[in-house]
Amino acid sequence: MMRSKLLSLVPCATGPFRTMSTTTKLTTVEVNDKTGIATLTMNRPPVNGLNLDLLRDLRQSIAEIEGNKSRGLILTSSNPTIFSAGLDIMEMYKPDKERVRAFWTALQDAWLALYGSSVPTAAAINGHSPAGGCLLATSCEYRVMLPKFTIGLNETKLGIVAPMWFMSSFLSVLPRREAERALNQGRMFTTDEALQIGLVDEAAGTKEEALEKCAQFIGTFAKVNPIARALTKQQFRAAELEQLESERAQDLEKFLFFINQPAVQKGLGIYLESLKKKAKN
Ligand SMILES: CCCCC/C=C/C(=O)SCCNC(=O)CCNC(=O)[C@H](O)C(C)(C)COP(=O)(O)OP(=O)(O)OC[C@H]1O[C@@H](n2cnc3c(N)ncnc32)[C@H](O)[C@@H]1OP(=O)(O)O
Repeated sequence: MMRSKLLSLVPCATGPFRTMSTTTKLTTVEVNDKTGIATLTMNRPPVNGLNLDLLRDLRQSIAEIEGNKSRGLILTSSNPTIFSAGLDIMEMYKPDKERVRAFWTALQDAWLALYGSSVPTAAAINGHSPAGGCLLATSCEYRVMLPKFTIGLNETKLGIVAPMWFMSSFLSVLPRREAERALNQGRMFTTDEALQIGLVDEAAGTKEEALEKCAQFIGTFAKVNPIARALTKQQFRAAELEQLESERAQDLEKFLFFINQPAVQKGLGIYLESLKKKAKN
């Protein structure tokens, strides 16, 4: 994919920084050359639905951030009310055989890249963050969320089941008892509830403040040896990463089998219809 590179002067909370910016259609990477922190922005209207292209783009951008020696990665959205609506249901509803395989593989790749990223990661959750959106946020090491939005793994409410590695990300943030109950209920948490339970680390009034708080979190590693930090993170996350790495093929087949069940297709169709009806009203 062609990428345009540009250098620009952008205003920032603490002064004008020269920022290296890389843009694709669906994500933007901006590296603040004073802090060395990269902001990775999802930009797929209308709701940042995670389709094949956005997932591939995300993975490519994460690799680029690791490659350009950024000091950290902040994940956010260009949409003022939606961080990500989760997986694009259109990829799973009446799917094309080849594309749906590529889609799930791209999701596995994106998760492995983000959860296993060697750089410190934080999510500035500037909008609703259901299901796959929550997966991305909980794959990061720190979360700052704006008020009056919701976050959670609501899969059971759609009649689908979150795979084990979705649960792993959730479990890396919440105690098992809380995680199990929330997943079984398909519970979406408000910002206040998420803060109370520890699903997010901080609340912020504006996106700028959220980005600043994420940058402050990443700044806490400034005096830590980066190799020791990266290896420590890797060891903490190794079991979950290795589990998916070693079971990728089975995970894909399991997904395909499940998604192709008539009852699951029917449920997704009804859910999509309800979303569309709601959007019209
Ligand atoms: C078997 C394996 C399981 C794998 C695990 C699955 C993980 C997932 O991520 S499944 C997806 C779960 N996501 C959701 O349940 C979120 C659904 N969306 C919403 O709740 C809302 O759209 C919102 C809160 C994210 C935003 O609300 P709002 O700003 O009011 O926007 P609209 O609801 O009007 O939506 C605009 C437009 O976008 C379509 N849309 C929304 N979400 C999705 C989606 N996840 N996939 C595909 N399309 C989506 C919605 O239908 C509207 O479309 P149009 O009517 O064509 O404008």
